[in-house]
Amino acid sequence: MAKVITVFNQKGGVGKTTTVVNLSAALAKLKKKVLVIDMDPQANATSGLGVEKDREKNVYDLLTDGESEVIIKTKTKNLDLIPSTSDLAGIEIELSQRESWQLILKQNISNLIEDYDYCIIDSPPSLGVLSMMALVASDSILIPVQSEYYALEGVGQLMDTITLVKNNFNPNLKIEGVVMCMYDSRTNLSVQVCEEVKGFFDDLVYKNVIPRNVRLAEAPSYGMTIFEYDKFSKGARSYTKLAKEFINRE
Ligand SMILES: Nc1ncnc2c1ncn2[C@@H]1O[C@H](COP(=O)(O)OP(=O)(O)OP(=O)(O)O)[C@@H](O)[C@H]1O
Ligand SMILES: [Mg+2]
Repeated sequence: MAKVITVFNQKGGVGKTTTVVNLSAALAKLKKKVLVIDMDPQANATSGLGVEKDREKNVYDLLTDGESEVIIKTKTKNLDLIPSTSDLAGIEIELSQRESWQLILKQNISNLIEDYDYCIIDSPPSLGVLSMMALVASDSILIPVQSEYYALEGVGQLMDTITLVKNNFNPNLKIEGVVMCMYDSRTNLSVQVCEEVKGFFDDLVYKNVIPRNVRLAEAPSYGMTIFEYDKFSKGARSYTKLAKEFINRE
């Protein structure tokens, strides 16, 4: 049975999707079987993995009808995807009418994830219905933090959400780890922000940080992971190191 991990931070643009795509690809390269679920109507993880969004069967059908034929293979061996669609944006109203909607994702993936080592969920930058379902379905949450001013803004709210999910639906939800993204070792700011984040999350913060690297920003526009786009880049190396640290922590 796969370990389910949601990559979450309700702040936008901090590196969630970049981490979902490239950490998953790095784990797949290390011979782990990985399923990515794209729970964001922006569908950036879907397109970043080279899959067109709005495919006929997608995460919307999984959530609304329990459709099980939703998994597709990506170009990367050992890495599969449940793609997203912009229709997902309207699902909140539809599902929130249902009883126990919080459990829908957990219930509908339980038979699909058996053969995987990890199921990694990308989430939208909000604390809505989609993120809630993802957290309820998860064993743990991986928090990317951007190495910028206000990095910890909203973390209080994030911790409150984790407590809410634990108290009501998922008592075993853990914080898997905190990853510093877009880190620039040449600036004092990145170093300071990292210290501040360690002050809050202590040794949950991964030792391996993800540097700001233009190749990581370019790869998604070609529908490629960093390993397809430029496997010798700093970005590729950093996600491989993070994947090894991630595996070793367990
Ligand atoms: N390490 C990095 N180096 C350079 N650019 C990066 C890096 N990580 C992410 N980016 C770029 O920063 C932007 C935001 O990253 P990303 O889409 O991963 O964030 P997000 O948290 O998923 O955003 P959203 O909240 O909108 O879903 C993207 O343009 C991405 O290519
Ligand atoms: Mg994203």
